[in-house]
Amino acid sequence: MSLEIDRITKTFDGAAVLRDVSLNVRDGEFLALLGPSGSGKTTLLNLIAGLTQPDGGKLLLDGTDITHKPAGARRFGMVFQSYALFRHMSVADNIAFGLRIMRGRDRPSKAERRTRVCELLDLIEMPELADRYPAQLSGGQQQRVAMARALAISPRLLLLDEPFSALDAQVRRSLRGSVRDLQRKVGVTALLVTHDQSEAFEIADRVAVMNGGLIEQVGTREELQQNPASDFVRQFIAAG
Ligand SMILES: Nc1ncnc2c1ncn2[C@@H]1O[C@H](COP(=O)(O)OP(=O)(O)OP(=O)(O)O)[C@@H](O)[C@H]1O
Repeated sequence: MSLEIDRITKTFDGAAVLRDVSLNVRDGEFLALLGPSGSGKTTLLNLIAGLTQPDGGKLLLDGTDITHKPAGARRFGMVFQSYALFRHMSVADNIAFGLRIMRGRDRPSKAERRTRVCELLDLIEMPELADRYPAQLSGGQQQRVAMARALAISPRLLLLDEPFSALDAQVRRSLRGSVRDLQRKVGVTALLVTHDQSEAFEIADRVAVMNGGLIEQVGTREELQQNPASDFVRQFIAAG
């Protein structure tokens, strides 16, 4: 699925948080939104998720306008800091959650759900941990389960907001590779919010650098390093 963000604006309490943001995310691409605190990254991701409504502009998913589609109807997978695992549910039940709450014809049968959970446990390389509870997992394992939960519904878009921020540096580094591999294997279009430049460059195909509610530049690591489009991008990349 491709996502077109078309001249999105958002104001909070009279302050412009997103100013005419336009960006195209290609089918199957992993794109990172990188920028300092307060630059509008999370607001943009929340808008894409449908958790916040824009004041102006449009969101198009494969050409279809989804700007006002309710969050629950978008079928996006989310791994957000605030979206921790359900502590009272086993790993398998956490992963199956999105499938269990599906409505009508889309809802897989119990047997189908069990098969899907097994596939996902294999995918995150934790086949033996289905019956554990979140408290019995390491932080890195919990994040892999969160990824599996997000992927269970075969999401049309995968949204990740600082998914590694609660983890220590070593675990963060090892998870970057597995998130990237999972996204490739599944082929889902993905967006990652981060303020960590090395994380953005390691995981993403392209990086959108945000500053003050604007996208200053979108490009690969080489493009941003060799041809920064503004002083901000040059300094931000050099400082990272
Ligand atoms: N619900 C809200 N009400 C009022 N202001 C908000 C709200 N959400 C975000 N803001 C403001 O919008 C600006 C952008 O915030 P946002 O969280 O999008 O930035 P960010 O780049 O994700 O930063 P961080 O990396 O610190 O999360 C900030 O100035 C923030 O205070």
